[in-house]
Amino acid sequence: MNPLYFMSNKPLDLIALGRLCIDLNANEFNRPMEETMTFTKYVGGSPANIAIGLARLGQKSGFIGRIADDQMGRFIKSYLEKNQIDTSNVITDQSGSVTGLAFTEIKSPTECSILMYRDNVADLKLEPRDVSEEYIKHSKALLISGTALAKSPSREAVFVALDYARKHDVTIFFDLDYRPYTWNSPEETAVYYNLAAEKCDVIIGTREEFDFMECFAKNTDHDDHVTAQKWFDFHAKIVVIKHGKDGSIAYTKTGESFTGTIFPAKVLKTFGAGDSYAAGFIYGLLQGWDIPKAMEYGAAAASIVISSHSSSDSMPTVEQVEEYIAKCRNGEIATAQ
Ligand SMILES: Nc1ncnc2c1ncn2[C@@H]1O[C@H](COP(=O)(O)OP(=O)(O)O)[C@@H](O)[C@H]1O
Ligand SMILES: O=C(O)C[C@@H](O)[C@H](O)C(=O)COP(=O)(O)O
Repeated sequence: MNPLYFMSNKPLDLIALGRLCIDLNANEFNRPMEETMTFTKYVGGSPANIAIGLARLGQKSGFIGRIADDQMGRFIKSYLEKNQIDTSNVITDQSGSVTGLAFTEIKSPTECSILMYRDNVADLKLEPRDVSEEYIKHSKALLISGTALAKSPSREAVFVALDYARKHDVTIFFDLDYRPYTWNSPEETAVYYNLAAEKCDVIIGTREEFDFMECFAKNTDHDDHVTAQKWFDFHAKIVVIKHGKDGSIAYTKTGESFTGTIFPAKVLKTFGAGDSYAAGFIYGLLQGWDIPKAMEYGAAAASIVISSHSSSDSMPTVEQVEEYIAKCRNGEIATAQ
C-alpha cells in the first residue's frame, strides 16, 4: 500500500530545494587525499543529485536554489538544463558568494570520505523571498534537505517553502542529509531538524542522522521503531531509516514496517548511495507503487551509483534500473560487498 496522495493535475512532479554544488571525485582509487592528484568534476549536492536522479527516471523536476555568479555556477545551471530540470527558480547570487565544493577521497571501496569547502557558499544565501508560492503550488512534491537549515537566510527559506507546500497539498519529502560542516552545535542541529520534520510527509535518513535529531530524546537504544513513531503524531506518513549495506526499513503511520532488500554491487565508493536510493524510492512512490517496490527501486539505483564514479551523472534511467534488477535476479550480477 502507498499512503501518499499526489494531485495529478500539476505540471511538475517534484521541486528540490537547497544545495547546488560541485563534487570533485578522486580519479585515483584506493589512496588517501594527500596522494590523490586528479579529480573529475560533477554537479553535486544532495538535493541536486536527487533532482537529477528523478529527471533520469523521467520525472519533471524543478529546483529552488542560489548558485554563485561564477564558472561553476554556470556549469551547474547548464547541466540541470541538459537534464531537463526546470531552472526558472534557480537564482544567481550577486553577493560575492562561491560554489560549494566536495572533494572525495576513495581510500578503499568501503572507506570513503568527503572534504567540503563551504565558506560563504551561494546555496546558503537562499532567501525567503526567493521561494515562490505559485511555483511550489504547481508541483506534486517538494524535497528539502537538512543542510539548507544550517544557516540563515536559507533556513527561513526552507520554512517558507514548507508552509506553501502544506497549504497547497504538495507532498513533502525530507532527506535529513546531515553534514557536520555548517552547523554550530548539536543542539542547533536537533532543534531545526525537529521543527522541519514536524511539517513533512516522508522523512528519510540514516540511523546516525536520526541520532543527531534525537539529542534531546531518550532513545538510548537507537531503536528505529521508537524513532519513527514520534513523527506519526505530526504529518509523517512514512519514515525510512537507512542502514548502509544492511539495507533500510520503512515505517508507516498505519503501523506497518517494511525491510528493504539490497542488491549486489561492485562497490567503487560508498557516497551517492543515499541520494540515488532517495531518487528511486521517491520515483516509485510518485508512480503510486507500494512501499516495498519503491524501496527495491531505491536500492537498485543505489547499487548502480555506488558501482560508478559519480553520484549525479551515473543516476540511472528506468531501463537501466529494470535491467539491473533483472540481471541480479538471473545471477548475472552477484558481487555483494
Ligand atoms: N555496500 C552496499 N551494497 C549494496 N547496496 C548498498 C550498499 N551501501 C548502501 N547501499 C544501498 O543504499 C541505501 C542507502 O545507503 P546508506 O549508506 O544508508 O545512505 P547514505 O549514503 O545516505 O549514508 C541502502 O539502504 C542500500 O539499499
Ligand atoms: O551532498 C553533497 O554536497 C555531496 C554529494 O554530492 C556527494 O555526492 C555525496 O556525498 C553523496 O551523498 P550520499 O548520497 O548521502 O552518500
